[in-house]
Amino acid sequence: SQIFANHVPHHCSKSTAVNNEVNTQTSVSSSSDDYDSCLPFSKIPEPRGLPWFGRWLEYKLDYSKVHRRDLILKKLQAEYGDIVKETIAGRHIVHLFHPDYIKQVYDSEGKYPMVPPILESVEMYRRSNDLTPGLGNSNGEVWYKLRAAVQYILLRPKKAMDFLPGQNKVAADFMNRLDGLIAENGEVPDLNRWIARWGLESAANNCFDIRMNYFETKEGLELSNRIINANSDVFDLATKLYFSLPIYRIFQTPSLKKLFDQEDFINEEACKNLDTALERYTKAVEDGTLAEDRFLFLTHMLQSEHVSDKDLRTIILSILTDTLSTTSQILLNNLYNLANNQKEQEKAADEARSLLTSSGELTSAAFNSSIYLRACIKESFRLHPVGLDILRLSPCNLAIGGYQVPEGTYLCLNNYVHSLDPAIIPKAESYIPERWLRDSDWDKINPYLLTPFSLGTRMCVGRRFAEQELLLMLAKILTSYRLEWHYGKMHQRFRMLLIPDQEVKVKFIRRDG
Ligand code: HEM
Repeated sequence: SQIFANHVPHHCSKSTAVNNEVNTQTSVSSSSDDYDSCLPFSKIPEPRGLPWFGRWLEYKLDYSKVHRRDLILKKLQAEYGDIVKETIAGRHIVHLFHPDYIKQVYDSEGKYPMVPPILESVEMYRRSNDLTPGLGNSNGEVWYKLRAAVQYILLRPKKAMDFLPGQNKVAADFMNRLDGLIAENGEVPDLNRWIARWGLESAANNCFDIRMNYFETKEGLELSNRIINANSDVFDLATKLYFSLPIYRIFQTPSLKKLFDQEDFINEEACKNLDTALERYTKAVEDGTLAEDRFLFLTHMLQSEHVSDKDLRTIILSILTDTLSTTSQILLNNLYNLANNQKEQEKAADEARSLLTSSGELTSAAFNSSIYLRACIKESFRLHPVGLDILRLSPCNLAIGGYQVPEGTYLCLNNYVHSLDPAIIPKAESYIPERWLRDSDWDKINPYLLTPFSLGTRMCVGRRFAEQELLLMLAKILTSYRLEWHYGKMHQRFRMLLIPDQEVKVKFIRRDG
């Protein structure tokens, strides 16, 4: 398939490889001899199931098992150990639960970490519509060149900081809007959707340098609704397809068609906005009126020789939808956790006040100086992550936990289960941001245990944008409001990524009133 077409096999640089290169840099001590002496792939523990079908029927009969995949994974680890195989309709997945095993995979990645597409059906959509696959669906040299161009502007701290003034403006406007949305009981009806609208507005502003009024005008509200719904449908349908028989790979099933229709809509919207932005950009260049701080994203992308027009369209699509599926959901989780933990919330609010300027802005220096709020965000990631796993195709033959894991195996680096295990994390169920502070009393936590943005050269390219926007919004909300929670425990629902399984009915109490 096209996904693998760009695969440039590299020889594992660590001694886990079959080619037995000498390794001087890592403590991973397996070699080709180890690989040969390991138990074969077929012996990796796995739950019973029919050959090829595996657990397909189980998920089909009880879809709640898909929604609570976190519980399924926990059970798999408890029953079978830290390396477990799972088969779902022909897809053989190897789950790695132990941070040391996860480290082993990262350590053996070469220049081009290999991934399967996170949403296979979306990758199919792009392929059948002559779009480029995008960063997350590319591998090898093609991925590497595109990645270098995109990460230059998104991930380099100095460059990403240039977007902070725009992010501040969107956040300030959202805070004004929020005030009017709070009902008499202190809650914001439909908070999840309002937060999604903020995320979309901020992402569009980052890409196009224009305000879309997604949380302001009637048209903006309607349009953002349609985009949010379409993105939500894409994830629901992609999850349904992932757990179904792969007939959709042969012909367009109704679910795949619906997913394609929703992608068509999001894609058309993104392209329309890009074309308008390009017109304004070109005019500004021609008139000689392009200010240095305008159209930062487009200026860089258009100047990069490795970014084609098609690449640009896919990257923009990804920034818009990723913000909806990740940053917005993570902000909701943070509000929930802070509302549930008053003592910690007050400490965070104290820091928040010291971070913002008198006009309520977050400067780059203040962003860099935050300690406690960052720890809160990290702790919230531990309890309510954005995803359960990070996907990889094993870069070479690996000897993991005494088993042979051949090159190209579909791996789930699954640290979620251990990051909630009381044997590994003391008081695992409690929200304790302090555990992430330097020199805290807490034992050193394995650095491969909590990696919300992943690690290494393939780490989330939107990480800086997400961190800036999260910290900014949390600082602003905590400065203006005290948060309370009066409902039961919030869980998350799995749809390839995780979202709150309910309306986040945080109570907002004005601090100055
Ligand atoms: C809280 C927010 C976010 C979290 C926790 C998150 C997490 C992740 C993770 C775990 C990966 C997989 C990395 C790997 O395979 O090693 C990833 C990849 C990616 N993320 Fe994010 N993400 C977030 C927000 C964003 C945003 C806002 C954007 C867009 C601006 C974005 C764009 C991407 C892209 C394009 C990739 C693929 C990178 C590649 O394969 O080279 N993410 N993200």
